Amino acid sequence: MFEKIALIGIGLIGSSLARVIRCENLAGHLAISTRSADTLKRAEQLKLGDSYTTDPVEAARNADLVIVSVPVGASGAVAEAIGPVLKKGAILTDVGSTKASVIAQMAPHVSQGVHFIPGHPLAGTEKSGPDAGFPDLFKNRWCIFTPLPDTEPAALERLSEFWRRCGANIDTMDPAHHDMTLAIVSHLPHIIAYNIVGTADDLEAVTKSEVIKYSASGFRDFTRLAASDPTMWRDVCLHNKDAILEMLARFSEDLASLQRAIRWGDGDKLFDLFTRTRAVRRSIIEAGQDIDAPDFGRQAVGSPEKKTAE
Ligand SMILES: NC(=O)C1=CN([C@@H]2O[C@H](COP(=O)(O)OP(=O)(O)OC[C@H]3O[C@@H](n4cnc5c(N)ncnc54)[C@H](O)[C@@H]3O)[C@@H](O)[C@H]2O)C=CC1
Ligand SMILES: O=C(O)C(=O)Cc1ccc(O)cc1
Repeated sequence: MFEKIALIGIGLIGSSLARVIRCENLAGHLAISTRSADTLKRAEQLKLGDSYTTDPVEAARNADLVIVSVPVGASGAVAEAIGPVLKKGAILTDVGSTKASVIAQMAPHVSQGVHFIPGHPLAGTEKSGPDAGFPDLFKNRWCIFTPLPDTEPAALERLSEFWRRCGANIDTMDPAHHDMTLAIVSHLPHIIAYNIVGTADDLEAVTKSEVIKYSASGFRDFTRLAASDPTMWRDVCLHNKDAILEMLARFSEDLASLQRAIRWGDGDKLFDLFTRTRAVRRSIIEAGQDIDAPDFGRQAVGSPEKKTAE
């Protein structure tokens, strides 16, 4: 599809792209660049690309497609470095979990004639680094683009076709809408997981061994999310601050209402909420959406039987 693709950043997402690009034969030449020499060496050992360099400028030079897959807080510095060497007609994209901040950081460094199309594949795991990637990561997952007002439709279609060949389904939206939506469905769940695991860890006397002992239960699902990359999630929190704070405020209000229902023994209120949320999960399964959790969809999701609180 592209004569030369440059991947800047070769962690979970970059290395998954490298693997699917190879499997699907999407590039004549795949140039890999990453900041750390050790990570680059590992990428070379894994034979993820055709050329390897710690200099992003060298990788991006003459590339037809450049994909930036670094923590969102580093995207501005990468764009500043490679901006001047990007060739006319090249597509520059990213995979960052936040979009308004990435656009603000990268757009000023993109010259006329280069197609900058911000993107975000809604696919990942709690793992990081070049060993963590796999070619099927994007299969049947969404890849959302947040095009700028002057994005050329032909360039957007070319990038969409690339992601379709990687297995993804495409959607486009406004960056602010993306950031608000992702704040509730992705960023908050991670923040809640970091918080609950941190709280449990603080209760040292009771937990240290118990966390492990009882981790086969629901708590284990939180520990998976809470094991996600600290640099990546620090950057997500700092770069989607407003939307996350808005969603946290709503969440806290609803939590206070739940707390009140428990305090006052309002069983009907608890039952109604839990019934509504169970239906949400059922509708996701019925829509045929795959979910990361290993046991997702395997449990029987039956109709709740209304019982009065005892
Ligand atoms: N991990 C996930 O589940 C998902 C992550 N994303 C986004 O993808 C991007 C990359 O995430 P992962 O691949 O998971 O991270 P990762 O930690 O596995 O890999 C990050 C890569 O960026 C490089 N890097 C780190 N700091 C850098 C800097 N200052 N300058 C240049 N390169 C630097 C690292 O050497 C590494 O190659 C992030 O923006 C993240 O928000 C998007 C979807 C899912
Ligand atoms: O590991 C999980 O459950 C995830 O939710 C992965 C993920 C993390 C960040 C994203 O921007 C998109 C997907």
